[in-house]
Amino acid sequence: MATIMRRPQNIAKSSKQLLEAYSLSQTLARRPASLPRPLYAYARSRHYATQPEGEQDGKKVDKTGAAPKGMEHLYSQQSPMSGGPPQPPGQKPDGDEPLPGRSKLTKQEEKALDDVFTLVKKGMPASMAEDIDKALVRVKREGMPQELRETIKECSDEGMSPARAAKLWRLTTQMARQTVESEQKAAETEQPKQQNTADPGPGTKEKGKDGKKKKKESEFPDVTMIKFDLSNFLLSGFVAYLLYRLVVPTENSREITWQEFRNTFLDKGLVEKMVVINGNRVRVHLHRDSVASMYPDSPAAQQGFYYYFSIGSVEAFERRVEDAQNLLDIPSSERIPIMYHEEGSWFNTVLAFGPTLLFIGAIFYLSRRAASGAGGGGGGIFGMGKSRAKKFNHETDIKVKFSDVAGMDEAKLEIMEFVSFLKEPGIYQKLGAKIPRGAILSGPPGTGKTLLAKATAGESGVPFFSVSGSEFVEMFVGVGPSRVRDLFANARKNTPCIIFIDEIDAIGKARAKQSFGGGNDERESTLNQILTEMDGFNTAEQVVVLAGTNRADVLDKALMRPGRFDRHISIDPPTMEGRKQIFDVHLKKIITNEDMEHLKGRLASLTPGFSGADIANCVNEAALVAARENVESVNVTHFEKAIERIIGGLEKRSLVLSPSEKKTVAYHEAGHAICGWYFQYADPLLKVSIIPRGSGALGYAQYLPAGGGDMVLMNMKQMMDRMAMTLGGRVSEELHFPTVTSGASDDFNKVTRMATSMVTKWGMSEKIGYLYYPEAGESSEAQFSKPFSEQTAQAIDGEVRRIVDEAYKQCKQLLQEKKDDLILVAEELLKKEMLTRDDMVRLLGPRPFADAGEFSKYFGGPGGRGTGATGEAGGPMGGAPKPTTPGPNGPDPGEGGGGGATLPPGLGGQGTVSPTMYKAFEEAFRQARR
Ligand SMILES: Nc1ncnc2c1ncn2[C@@H]1O[C@H](COP(=O)(O)OP(=O)(O)OP(=O)(O)O)[C@@H](O)[C@H]1O
Repeated sequence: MATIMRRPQNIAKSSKQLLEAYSLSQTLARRPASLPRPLYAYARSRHYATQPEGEQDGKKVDKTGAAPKGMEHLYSQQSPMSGGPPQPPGQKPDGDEPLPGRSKLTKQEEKALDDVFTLVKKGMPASMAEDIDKALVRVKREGMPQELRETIKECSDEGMSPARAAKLWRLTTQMARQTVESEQKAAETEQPKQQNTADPGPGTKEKGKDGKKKKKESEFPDVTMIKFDLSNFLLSGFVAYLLYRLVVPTENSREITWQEFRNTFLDKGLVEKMVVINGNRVRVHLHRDSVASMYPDSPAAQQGFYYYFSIGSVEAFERRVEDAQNLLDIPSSERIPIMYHEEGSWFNTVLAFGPTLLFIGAIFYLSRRAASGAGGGGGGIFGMGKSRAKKFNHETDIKVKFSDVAGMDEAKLEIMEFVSFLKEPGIYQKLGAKIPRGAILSGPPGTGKTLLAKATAGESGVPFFSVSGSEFVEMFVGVGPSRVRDLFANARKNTPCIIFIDEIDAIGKARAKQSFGGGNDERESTLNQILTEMDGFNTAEQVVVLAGTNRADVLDKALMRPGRFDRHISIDPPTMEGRKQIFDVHLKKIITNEDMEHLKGRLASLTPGFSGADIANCVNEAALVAARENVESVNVTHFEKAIERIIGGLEKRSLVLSPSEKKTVAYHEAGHAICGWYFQYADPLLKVSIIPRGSGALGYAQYLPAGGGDMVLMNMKQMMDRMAMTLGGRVSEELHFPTVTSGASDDFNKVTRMATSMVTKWGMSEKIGYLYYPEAGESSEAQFSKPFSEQTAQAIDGEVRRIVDEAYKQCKQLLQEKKDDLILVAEELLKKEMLTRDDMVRLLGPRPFADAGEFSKYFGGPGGRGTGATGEAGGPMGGAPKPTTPGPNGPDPGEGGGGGATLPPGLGGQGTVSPTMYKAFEEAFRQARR
């Protein structure tokens, strides 16, 4: 089809074929015969007419062979379009003179013609419309054919009818075809001339080549090129069909009786032939010209219209026709031919189903396009089962190296082994070692699991297939397993290679013991397929499967067994040193004149709990802040603003507090700050502000983690100090205002959770002893029933209350002692809206306890470095002092420490990694952000 469409006779032809095939070949237009009809046919049609011979409609019929009046052109040797002797192609009359037989257009005619051509162009593809335009220009230049002129005139005089519309359509498309054909011929005749004039001398190979090329081009001149595009084709087909239905809204056949047939047509000699269809219907073919002259308004005069009548049996019908013709005295040589035809109604069926077929075709085509556009494995609906994994080529796409991954040395070491498996498998194989099949990288979000996998691919220099677990799951059953098969099949073709399945928990969750309603069947069969595929590797196939997840604890045991994901690599949030290294990697990308060593240390101190992704974001945010200020390089203040923004959210200066609210917030914050300053194990203040931030926090404070860094354990003293500090806000309100506000609810939440954990998990209550009671949701047993008796519940309540009361007493005692200091700090805060550690040192003198750990290096000494320096932190009111560290299983130590999540105690700690620890970290950071 494409070839046909590209063929020279191009558009006009295709437009004709297309349009006529779908519509106009069947139109009702009274189409003049393109070949002269044998004159006797005309004469014969009169011969049996009921009117006297030689007379029709009262007029004499010219028997000499001349055509009846008004139909002369039907019998001329010329095309109905030509209107005169044919013009040799390419030969035009001089100037703007019309061709012989044509006349120049009047202004009115030109306008009418424009309208007609515009109508015809509607719905046509652009390329076809162009040729219609050319035809229009040509008509304007060479004059209008007589037939077109008459039709236009008829339309304007008598109005548009379907037959006239069809005729206009036919004439215009025919003209377009002629225009294109003559242009093509002209181009062909031009070509030899050019070739002749070209210098054929020796050494002109180039020219010869050129000539050849040109000739080739001329065989398919531009104008005749149709860009065959399925969407164009479908569209034009659809438009043509609609036009057809529009133009031919009525029937194209009608049932009549034998009597009607006989009286109206047979007796008058109008019948050309009869076709017996399927032995039970007869289609009557009439001499249309004669019918048109006799019954101008009859639909039978229109092309494609037929009368039918039904017959009982063919024999009876033949007998009847025989009798009728005998009666009419028709000589046997001129008897009406009868043909027999077996016909399925395929055409009508196709026509009836046309729109549906087109619609389905369009959907199919669009779905194919959508699928290939989405980069899917091609094949539309049928490509569903193809894997969506993206393949990266190590030479071009993966530039990440291990040096870009900072602060996870153990994980790197572990995974580097995979690189050497892929690079030099021989070393291992010759000792009989099996190459591990895969590794699970687990850890909190943003800790660099994907980055590490990419670095592995970058270092090993092998293809890397990256896919997300959720991409296996579709709404269609069976797609998941088939994508897994396809992925592994692709991988096997590209060995050695690495497959990385991110977020594998989307498909790798532990299979349920019994599934209700089968909702998880698809996921489970996908998982089963992965298990099978991983078993299916033979050890010589160097395909390594890495998988990333935040929830290693929920993965199916079968995934983790040796022989599948052999290695389990935990990636923890970075420690102080790790954060320094990550800052080092990311700081290289921006311009800063700060002392790098000091900057890294300071930023790492300010960002406990930050993951690699947070650090990358922080550095980028700092660069954005600097760019907003239009400065040449990023300095420490920009970084601190970025950290504030990440932890506390945007400052909400638009939220204006009333003076009394502002005072309450200031005293509340000052309460926390004084506690942090004077309790040895609480977190000293870094920065406090009473500018509302983020969602609902009316103040914001940041504290340095008291433990001096990445604390893994917390003792009881630290906990009591923290709880007392967390209550500092409310106690301060009680001491300085006649009433208290709702701003401390989050503080109470933290304190209660921490005290509860002390009692139920950490064995810090003598009354309850060394027991561990899981929280609801922590284990399936604790989900629906409490794991302790009513009596124990009461005892727990009593102990929690006692601990909180103790913390309250401790806090109240301090704040009463330091009442003056508190007022000093609160008033200063009210005045300046923001206080830093330097302000605290100025107002209260140096903190009575030395800063632990590395912090003193970056913030130590009165005044510390830099002014605005350090952090900020949790605001009161809206949500109390910002969190700090969460306890292992949830309770977080209260206290200030905004950004600073210190590490939880308990947990059997030792800094080892465990899923619970992740949760604690996660929780700490989540809260810090809240
Ligand atoms: N150790 C690191 N060193 C350098 N950059 C890091 C590190 N960890 C994370 N990043 C930065 O954080 C971005 C996100 O990390 P990545 O996508 O690897 O996290 P992830 O652990 O896979 O997260 P998720 O579990 O949400 O998929 C990286 O593109 C990188 O810029």
